[in-house]
Amino acid sequence: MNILIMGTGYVGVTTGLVFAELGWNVTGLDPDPAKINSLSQGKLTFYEPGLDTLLLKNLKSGNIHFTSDPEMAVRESSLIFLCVGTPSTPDGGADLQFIRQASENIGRYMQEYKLIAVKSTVPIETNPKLVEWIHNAQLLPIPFDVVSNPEFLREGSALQDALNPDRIIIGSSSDHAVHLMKVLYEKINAPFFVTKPKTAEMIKYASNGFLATKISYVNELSRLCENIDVNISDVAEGMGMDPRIGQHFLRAGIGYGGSCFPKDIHALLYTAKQYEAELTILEKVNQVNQTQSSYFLNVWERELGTFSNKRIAILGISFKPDTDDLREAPSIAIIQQLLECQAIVRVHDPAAKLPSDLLSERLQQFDHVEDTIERCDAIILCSEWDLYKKADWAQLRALMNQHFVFDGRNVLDGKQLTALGYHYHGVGRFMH
Ligand SMILES: NC(=O)c1ccc[n+]([C@@H]2O[C@H](COP(=O)([O-])OP(=O)(O)OC[C@H]3O[C@@H](n4cnc5c(N)ncnc54)[C@H](O)[C@@H]3O)[C@@H](O)[C@H]2O)c1
Ligand SMILES: O=c1ccn([C@@H]2O[C@H](COP(=O)(O)OP(=O)(O)O[C@H]3O[C@H](CO)[C@@H](O)[C@H](O)[C@H]3O)[C@@H](O)[C@H]2O)c(=O)[nH]1
Repeated sequence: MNILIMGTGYVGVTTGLVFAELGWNVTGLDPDPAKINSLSQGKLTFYEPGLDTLLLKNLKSGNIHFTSDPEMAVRESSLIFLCVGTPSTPDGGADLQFIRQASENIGRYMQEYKLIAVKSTVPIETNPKLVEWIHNAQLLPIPFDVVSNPEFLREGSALQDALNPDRIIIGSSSDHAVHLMKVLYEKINAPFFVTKPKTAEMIKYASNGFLATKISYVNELSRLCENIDVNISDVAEGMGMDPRIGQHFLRAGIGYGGSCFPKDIHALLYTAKQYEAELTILEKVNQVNQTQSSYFLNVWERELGTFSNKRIAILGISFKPDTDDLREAPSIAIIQQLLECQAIVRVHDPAAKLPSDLLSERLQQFDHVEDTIERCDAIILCSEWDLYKKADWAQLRALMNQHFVFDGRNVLDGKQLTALGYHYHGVGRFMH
């Protein structure tokens, strides 16, 4: 089977490389010529650990290639993965324009049976829409199947997640399509869950909604912990020892970001409205997340006195470590609030770059931590890159003006920093 991956972003490139690595013949298609040129030359267009080596290896072996030509790409493939973006519309729904364009290209150019697997996160009942779009674009009534095959990888560990998924969800009522999907995933050791397409679509949103709920739950608790002098990290650790609760996704911080949780929670709330059901818990999850970073920024400002004309270093701007993705990163809201408070903001990140139009005399990005924190009054840690956890905090101290460390991810060793003479304060976690 020749596999076509439509959309060479985070999901498309990872999926394509995993199948190339498993020995399949893979083509990556994207309308963006810059992406195709770069990928064809073995250069990733985003930062993701491990993928660069795999890209070079599979280009060399000929297991993967990239193109902008949908006609050839569709004709030469038998299995097509849709990995195009599904961004938010202004009213919070999911914008299906890229899904529609990709479907119409499939319909227009197909000359024999195709199996189309939807990896993009799409709202309930998108599957029949796709069938209709493909059907309407066809010149001849050639058979095809559309299966829902939602993706659960995380940025920063995309490759490991895609190679070792917890489950493979297949939404389809066609035995033939399910069989083909099982053949394709044969070498991946994960349980299959075969269900209706709309159930598969719902599983994806329900999973992200639940993970976001865990985060907002501890984040809201962290506000109470702040007032009662209890350390939220200890609370989460103790809670997580109960396997019914589990230790994952209980890390309090400045809120969840990224290209998925905020967008998908909005899309699920939008769907609920469409189908006249209320998801009040999820509404609150969203509300807590939208206020979490400003809540703690206000706490930290009271501690510092004022942000006005203070030099503040932001360490880590990506929405999480090991990625350069800035989509919905809490750091951006924090930087904006700091600038509104007339602070001088100095930023560092090992991979992510602030867009140049945001930079100004009051907002600068530096390549080294030492330059970033020079004569600063406070450090705010926004994403927990290893570099910051392993930094020589004793040496860094000498470079600062005042020694406030506000740990937005509760990952630094507060006791050690306090012993070094820093004034440490995390999220619902502080040292006396
Ligand atoms: N990023 C993640 O960690 C992740 C994980 C699981 C699921 N998802 C979902 O997967 C989908 C893709 O996410 P992403 O982060 O990879 O997006 P992305 O924005 O990084 O990449 C999408 C790509 O699709 C391309 N594209 C647009 N129209 C196209 C067309 N007609 N034909 C072919 N390519 C086209 C774009 O040029 C872009 O390169 C989204 O629905 C997202 O919600 C993302
Ligand atoms: O205990 C935690 C765990 C995560 N986060 C934050 O939550 C956000 C999302 O993190 P993570 O889930 O690790 O990364 P994503 O790449 O956004 O992955 C999520 O979104 C993807 C796209 O839908 C799904 O495929 C994944 O399963 C799902 O974990 C980040 O800002 C994290 O800092 C916390 O604040 N506390």
